Amino acid sequence: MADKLRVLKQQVCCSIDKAKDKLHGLGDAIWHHPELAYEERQAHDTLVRFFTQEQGWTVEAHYKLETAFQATWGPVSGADGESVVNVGFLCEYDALPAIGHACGHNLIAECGAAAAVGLKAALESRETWPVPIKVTVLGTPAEEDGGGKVDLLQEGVFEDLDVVFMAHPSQEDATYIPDVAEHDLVVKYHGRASHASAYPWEGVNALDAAVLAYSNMSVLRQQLRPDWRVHGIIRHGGAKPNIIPDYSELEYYLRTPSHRDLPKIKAKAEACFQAAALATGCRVELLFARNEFYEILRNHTLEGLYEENGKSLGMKFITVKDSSGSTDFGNVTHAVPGIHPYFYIGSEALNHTTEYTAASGANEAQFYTLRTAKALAMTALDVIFSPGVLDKVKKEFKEAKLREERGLRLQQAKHGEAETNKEI
Ligand SMILES: NCCCC(=O)N[C@@H](CCCN)C(=O)O
Repeated sequence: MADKLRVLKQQVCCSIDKAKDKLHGLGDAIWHHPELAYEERQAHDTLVRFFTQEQGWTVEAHYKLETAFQATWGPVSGADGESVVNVGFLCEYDALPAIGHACGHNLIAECGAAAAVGLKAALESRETWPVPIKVTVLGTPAEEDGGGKVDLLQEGVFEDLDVVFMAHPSQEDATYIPDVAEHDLVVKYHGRASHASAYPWEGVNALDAAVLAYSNMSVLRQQLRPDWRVHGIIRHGGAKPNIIPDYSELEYYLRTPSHRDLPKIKAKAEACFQAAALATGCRVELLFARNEFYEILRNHTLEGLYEENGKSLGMKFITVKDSSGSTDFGNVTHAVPGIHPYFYIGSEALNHTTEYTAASGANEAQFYTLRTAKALAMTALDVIFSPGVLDKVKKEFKEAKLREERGLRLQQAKHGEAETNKEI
């Protein structure tokens, strides 16, 4: 089996290399036309066209969300009731406002498509497999704002998948970076306009409320645990110095390593925003995003296989302990075993900078993106062809879920106690 698996892995690499110009074309088209969350119409169309033109894929455009899609290859069900192993690859493709593809989601899309194409080609080179296999590619919009994967989870889109893979551009190759839980909100202050010099006492200054809110949050930061994060911007702060602003708006991201702690950080932040309203006499509206992002639930079995495959292709992995940003793939890992490794793209530039935008559009990123796609598809082959691996992956997932749920129950019990004490 080891030899057959080696040959299949070589097939993956050859097929991806063969398709490299077409795959580069995908990433390039998306990079040249950056689109914001839920508005990725051209990226959606580009990927849908690609899978429609590739042989053997069944494509559903506008799948559950306007800019999501699904492409599948393989049997709808196994013969004689035999269960199908369904392997998923995800493509993200949203960009950031003002700075385009500064997080390299064009490369995520290319990498997901490449891995799927490579795996399909390797599978097609064999007449029999240990189990019927299905490959599913999901185009998942709005990672930077909103959380399209959470919407798709609620639509049941991930229910049939056995394992799920994607990879994210970074400064290094790492099988895991501690992505944390996050909840975002918009804060609106409503005041009253007035002439700022002639009769300022008639006004209620909404910008003052925003500034106080910003300061309250900055002061709060000192009392937060070192791995908790709060950061925000003032989106509207008035029109002219001689008009007391009757409206201001802030946007804040609140993050904790576990989603179980989000209620705590939200309560602290709410107090900061309410206090600014009280001090200035403004009315405040707190509009929390409909989706929370969860931390990644790790699967060490999948991570280990990915690392082995990556190393065989020349990747040098580092271990990252510091908490990072967040991803809606975190929520996916609470429903399906999966990995979200990070990959070097040939540049030291940092994500969310214009330098990274340049790097994610540069030719140099191509080698690293396709190498990552190869390692993902090779890992999928391990899951399919190595006896016992899928069972091990699923067992680890179940145990991690149980630990997670037990932790939640423990926290709820503690919280109940605290509430009771308060009442006494
Ligand atoms: N490790 C970073 C993952 C990608 C990223 O930067 N995601 C955004 C998501 C923001 C959603 N509001 C982030 O700021 O972490």
